[in-house]
This record gives sequence, structure tokens and C-alpha cells, in this order.
Amino acid sequence: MTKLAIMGAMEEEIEPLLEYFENVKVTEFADNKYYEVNLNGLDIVIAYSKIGKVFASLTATTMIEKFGCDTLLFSGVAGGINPKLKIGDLIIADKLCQHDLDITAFGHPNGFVPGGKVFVETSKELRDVAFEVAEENNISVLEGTIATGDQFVHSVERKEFIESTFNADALEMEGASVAVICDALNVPFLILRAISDTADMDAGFDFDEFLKSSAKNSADYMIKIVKKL
Ligand SMILES: Nc1ncnc2c(CN3C[C@H](CSc4cnccn4)[C@@H](O)C3)c[nH]c12
Repeated sequence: MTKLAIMGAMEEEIEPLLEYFENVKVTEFADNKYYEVNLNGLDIVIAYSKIGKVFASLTATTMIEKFGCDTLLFSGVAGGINPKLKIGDLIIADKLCQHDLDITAFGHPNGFVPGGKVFVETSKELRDVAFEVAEENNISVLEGTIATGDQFVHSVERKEFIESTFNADALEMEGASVAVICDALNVPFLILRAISDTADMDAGFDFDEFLKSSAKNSADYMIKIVKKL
């Protein structure tokens, strides 16, 4: 690895990361800001994409193609589906899918388009590092499937569709698009999230209350992972 990308979707998701660094160089590009830092000789680019799959795809591609990052880590929050996941808990994706990608009218499964695949797997090597860090630091983290879609999920009906269709453990709005970009560009990637809500009728209230603390949970674990790379 020569250059590391660390991405979030919201400013609140990268603020707790930037706090670890001094001497930050800011580059503006394509309506966004990219923060370049160095950790023990490792060049790192940090950015938040803005919400949703399109913005996340633009930022992931920019970090790889313009800034030359050859490994990408995502830190942020997610809605919990698996009942084992309580607010504040951590999940690392083994694979991701797009729950709102739907051409079932033509006989294709949910989440599939020709030339694509329903599930994109994350880097086993990066997951192994992450779980080693978790064990060393007595951090509890679930490995599971994360479903991505361009909607804030706040209904049991939509949550249950995603769970039953994809057997997903958590959901959010950016991970699977980052996965498609990194997979296509052969860049190893890791998607780490902390639960901010449970994607049901209370999701909006819980999200507002727990965004900051859950984003910090994810960021603090992410920094430990980065130091191990
Ligand atoms: N239930 C859920 N459904 C879908 N995604 C999520 C997430 C993960 N992030 C948070 C944020 C919600 S939208 C947003 C918009 N404006 C303000 C705050 N958040 C978006 O970047 C996806 C956490 N809980 C989720």
C-alpha cells in the first residue's frame, strides 16, 4: 500500500478522524474537499462524499484515480437490521448489495443488472487486520452483509424487505457504490460502520441522537486499524 483513502459520507463521520491529524493539506476538486495527512510515514487522503450512492461513487473514484490511493477504508454509521446489532455496535461488511436496484420486471433478481453482481465482497486481508485489531483491543464487531440504497430507511416494511431479500445485517446509503468502484478498479477496500439507529419508525430520532457518538465509535476503531496496516 502506497496511499490510503479514508472515506465517510457525512462531515460528522470524518470529523473524529481528522481530529487525530495535524498539518492537513486541503485540496478542492469537483465540488468537494480532500484532506491530505500523514501518519507515521503513510500518506492518507480523507474526505466525506456527501450523502448517497452517486456522491460516494464520485469521491471513491476521485480518491483512487486523481489522488492515487491504492487502498480504501470507509468509516461511518448505519441502520441496524440484525437484532444482535444495538446502537453504537460495530459492523464490518464481508459483502454489500444495492437494495434499491430493481429491474425485476425483466426477470432479474433484486440488486442485479447485466454485467454486475448482486453482492460485492470486501477485502479478506483488510477484514483480517480489522478483526486482529478488534481482538487485541477487546472490541466487539460483527461481520455481515450491508445493503445500500438511496433512501433513509425508517419503516419496518422497507427494513423487512431488505432483510428478507438480501439477508442483510445493516443498511446505509453509500457502501455498495464504493464497493462497485473499488472492485472495478481492483482497489482493496473495507467498509466499517457503527449503528446509529434500527431503520424503523424511530430511526430519524435515534439517528439525530446517536450520529455523533456512533461516528466516533467507528472512527476510533478505524484509526486503530490504520495504525496496524
Ligand atoms: N436508517 C438508515 N437508512 C439509511 N442510511 C442510514 C445510515 C447511514 N448514513 C447516514 C446518512 C442518513 S441520510 C441523512 C440526511 N440528512 C441528515 C442526516 N442523515 C446517510 O449518509 C446514510 C444510518 N442510518 C440509516
